[in-house]
Amino acid sequence: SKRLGVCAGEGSAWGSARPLMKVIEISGHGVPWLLGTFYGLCQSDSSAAREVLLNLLFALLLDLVLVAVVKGLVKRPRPTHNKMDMFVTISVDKYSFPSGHATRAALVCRFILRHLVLAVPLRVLVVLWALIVSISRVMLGRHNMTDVLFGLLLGYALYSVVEHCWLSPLSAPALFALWSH
Ligand SMILES: CC(C)=CCC/C(C)=C/CC/C(C)=C/CC/C(C)=C/COP(=O)(O)O
Repeated sequence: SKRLGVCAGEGSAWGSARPLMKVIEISGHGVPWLLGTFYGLCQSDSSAAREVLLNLLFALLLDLVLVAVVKGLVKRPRPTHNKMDMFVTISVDKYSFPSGHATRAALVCRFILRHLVLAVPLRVLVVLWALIVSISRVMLGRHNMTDVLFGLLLGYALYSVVEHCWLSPLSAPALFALWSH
């Protein structure tokens, strides 16, 4: 993993690509996803869109809690070559197992592919985005390969849990009443 950390610092082999990697990092960060989903939920007029967005918000929050619990239990330190200059972190983010970005990328990727009607090129782009976010974690020096691989598996499995516990106006009427205008 250390050898793959080619964007870990400005002086690294691919140091000039670090700013781009950090943009990719923000595209998979929890804050834009949570706030964007919350904003969409508040703005949405259609009940079908509200149902999807409410479940996406639930999935993102569940993911945040699960990753925090596993990080807190495993307590694997981040690679020594990582520079801790990440945008908004919580206390357990000093630990690296599993990668929260990889977990979210796999979860959001499955969610989008299942619930958004997209043309094939866009579907391919969504999968590529998830892969690039995941690979960039190792390139930035934030994670070891195993953190990212486990994160992807966890996010993939978490989507199945979300699908199983799908919130609907029938299963969670009080929650939906909050968002009906
Ligand atoms: C509930 C709503 C609508 C908003 C809450 C917004 C908010 C401030 C959430 C906190 C999100 C947060 C700080 C997530 C941490 C993301 C992060 C840095 C993960 C670490 O990723 P990793 O790949 O390095 O493990």
